[in-house]
Amino acid sequence: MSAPASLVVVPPIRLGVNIDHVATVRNARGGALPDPVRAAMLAAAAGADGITAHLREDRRHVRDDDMRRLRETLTIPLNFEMAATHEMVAIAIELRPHACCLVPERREERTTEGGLDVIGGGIDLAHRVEQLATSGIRVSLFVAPDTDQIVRAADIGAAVVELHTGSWCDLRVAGRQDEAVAELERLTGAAEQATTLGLEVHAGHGLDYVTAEIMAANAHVRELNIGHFLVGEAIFEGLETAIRRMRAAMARGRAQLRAGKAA
Ligand SMILES: CC(=O)[C@@H](O)[C@H](O)COP(=O)(O)O
Ligand SMILES: NCC(=O)COP(=O)(O)O
Repeated sequence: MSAPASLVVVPPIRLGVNIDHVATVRNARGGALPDPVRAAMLAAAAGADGITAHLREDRRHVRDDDMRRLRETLTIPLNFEMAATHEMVAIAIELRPHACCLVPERREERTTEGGLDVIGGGIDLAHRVEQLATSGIRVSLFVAPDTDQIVRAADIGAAVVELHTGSWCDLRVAGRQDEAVAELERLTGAAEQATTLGLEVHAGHGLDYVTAEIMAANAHVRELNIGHFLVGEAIFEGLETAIRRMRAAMARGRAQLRAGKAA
């Protein structure tokens, strides 16, 4: 017999707003506007719990000065997304953001493809995780919902895994429902496994209002990082409205948990 809704303890869920693609628009003309830092401040005022920014090796969108200004300006946590390279570790240790999320990166990719190969990263990756963690930075690894990769993430001392929701979102958009259901089951299992290993569970990539609500109905998921969709919606409704609508969607997901109605 399930507990009455009033007794179900549901942990809060945070929204990290990724401002990469404000910088994409800025860079389209080579000028200073729109300023991604202004977007981050607006996002914070609209209810974002944190800001995520991805300093890519090719600096195609977020640039070093953006990350510095974000660090100097934000009063909410900064999640510095980066490849696990010597260059980026050095920048992160100098800036000391609240958190780093290590992501796979290939110059020729249009966006992040797949999760970090934690197992293949070997001792070098383990050493970089340790360097960041001993600098007081919370380390997250951006991984596919893969059991062995998640075990290895815990083994090398990551505090967080961020589950790559991109495949699931792409399958839904493509109308490949059966495969999407199977991928959601993988994500659900991975979230539970990661929790049992003592990892905090985040999720991100490709999320929109509908898929964010579904992710928020998973009690193991404590943070969603969302960017591209929000920046797109901001073109039509404004960033503040888009963020408020996203938070409402996440709240609906958590409400389903409380009511014992989550899938
Ligand atoms: C890791 C991830 O899914 C995103 O946070 C990442 O920033 C995507 O890269 P782009 O923002 O360059 O598309
Ligand atoms: N780590 C995921 C993220 O920060 C945003 O991804 P997206 O919403 O821009 O696809």
